[in-house]
Amino acid sequence: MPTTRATPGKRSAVRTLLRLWPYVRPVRARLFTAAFVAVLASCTGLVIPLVLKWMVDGPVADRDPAGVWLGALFLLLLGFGEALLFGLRRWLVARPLSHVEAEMRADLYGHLQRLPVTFHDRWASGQLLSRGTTDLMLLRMFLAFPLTFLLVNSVTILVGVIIMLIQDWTLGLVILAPAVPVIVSCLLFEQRYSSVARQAQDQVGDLTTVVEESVLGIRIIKGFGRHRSQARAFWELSRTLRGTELRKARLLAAILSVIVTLPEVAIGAALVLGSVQVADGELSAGTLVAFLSTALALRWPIDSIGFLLAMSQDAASATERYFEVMDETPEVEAPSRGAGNCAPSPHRPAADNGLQFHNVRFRYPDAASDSPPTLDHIDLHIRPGESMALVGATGSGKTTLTALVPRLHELTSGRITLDGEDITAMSREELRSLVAMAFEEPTLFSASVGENVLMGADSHELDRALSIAQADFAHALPQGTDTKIGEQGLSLSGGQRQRLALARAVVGRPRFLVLDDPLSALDVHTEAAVEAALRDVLADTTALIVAHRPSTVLLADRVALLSEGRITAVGTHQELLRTNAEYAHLMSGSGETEDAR
Ligand SMILES: Nc1ncnc2c1ncn2[C@@H]1O[C@H](COP(=O)(O)OP(=O)(O)OP(=O)(O)O)[C@@H](O)[C@H]1O
Repeated sequence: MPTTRATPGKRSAVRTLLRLWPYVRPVRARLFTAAFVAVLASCTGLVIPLVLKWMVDGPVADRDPAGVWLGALFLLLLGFGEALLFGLRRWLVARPLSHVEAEMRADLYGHLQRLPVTFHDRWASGQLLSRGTTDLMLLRMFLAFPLTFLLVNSVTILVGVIIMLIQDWTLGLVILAPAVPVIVSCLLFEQRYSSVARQAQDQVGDLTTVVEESVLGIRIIKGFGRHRSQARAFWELSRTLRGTELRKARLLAAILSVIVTLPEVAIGAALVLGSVQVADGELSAGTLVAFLSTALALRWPIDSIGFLLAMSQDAASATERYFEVMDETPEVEAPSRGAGNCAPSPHRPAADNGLQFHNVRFRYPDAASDSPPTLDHIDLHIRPGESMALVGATGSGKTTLTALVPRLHELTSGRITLDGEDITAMSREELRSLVAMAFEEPTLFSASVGENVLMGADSHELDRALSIAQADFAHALPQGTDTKIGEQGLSLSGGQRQRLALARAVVGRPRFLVLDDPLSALDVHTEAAVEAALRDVLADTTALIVAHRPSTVLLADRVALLSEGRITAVGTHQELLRTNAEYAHLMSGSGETEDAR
């Protein structure tokens, strides 16, 4: 399964994180207020050493108990105010940030729905899942904590340093001495950590893919006794991820050791120097107490910088991964016909000339550029009300051809028209209302049988559709058509799932029907019953039906033979049987296993 990897090269974390602004903009007032409140809280903490200085040089030196109590009361009030302000900050950010996360997740989901099938072919599902879950959680945590505290701690450190320089500039310079090595170490850390953070998030995506595949493919894994090899694959990935997380931890430990050790050494040096100055009478004991208390108050803001930078880098990688998906171009939507009216326009039967392929060529976007196109020179006309069977060896391009009609893929060149109207000129909604489809591999959702069949259509149509598809078994389920079916419809048999998917295709009485071998899992009797019922539907529907068996071919008025991506013959079943050796060979049954490519 392909995965999406970090694009090599340097990225600016700030520039990447700035892309979050459109989401943060609506809650900016609360965020700025929260940041201001946090700065206020932090600076309140810095007043404490000044009160201490006043106490030591004043009431303590003068042996004035009333002054000491007053100072203690001040300290209590300051501590209480600081705690209250930090609590207020938390309250201010909690609600708006969960809103930002929900908005981003909704946008990602909406965008994924609009991205073309080729995008989903290319991207591993785990990579998309991890972007929509863990990455967005990282972003919420970044906005709640590091974003504010990088600012708050910078202001606190600046104010604290100014206070210390004012107290005693020589001691202040001693404290400032480690600033240069700390800043250089932080820059180096940022560079190294950013690529490891990205690697770890990609590996989480890979791991999610393996878990998802293991759960969805549990029958195959158990049936083929592959649980050991699957567990090995999982273990390998999880070991790689563990290695990457350990590298992150090592980098963090290295920066923390620099960030914690150098300032501690500087505080120690200032303590020795300050004590000498107090002994020499050049400095008051209160000033030294205030100086050291301020330095100690700055310990947490400085120590936390390592974590905050690491979390910011994690968030920058998460933002980058999020926008990699959001920057993908969605399917091109035809301009809406009526201004502001997105309802499907009434179908125009004026031209009324069925489904036509005009010199269609198609190459998968991810196919090698020198490889021949999957489909070429396709000229096919299915008249109104006619049903055309599409026959061809495996790999000849039948599924690809049918997928072009509902625009699951975009043509490389040529045109497809429905009653004379180019499908690219229609809105997706209009196209979906005209064309219904059923595939050989039926996909059902974790919803009721009725919801799976109706998919938004009028509920009055349900019984008729179930009856055409010979899916009346649905009425005998425990809660009838309200019975919930498991994820992917796995609690139903293959044939039952196919019949529900067929019922879904015919439920809206579509004008155009595209069926990709939808009866393959049915026994001959059920198939005959479905075909008899389908014949009535097909009488006024223009249909393209991929068929492998003569019984399905007989449903159709005419047959088109697809050979190596080209239509090589069109005629009735009998005509082609007589005149075309390849067709006769395919219909004899022996050709079904042959690969045309
Ligand atoms: N997403 C894809 N990207 C690149 N090539 C693809 C993709 N899907 C299918 N193909 C290739 O296109 C060719 C036609 O495939 P297609 O599924 O349309 O054949 P088919 O006639 O429906 O086969 P079958 O009868 O086995 O279902 C094959 O060579 C296949 O490998």
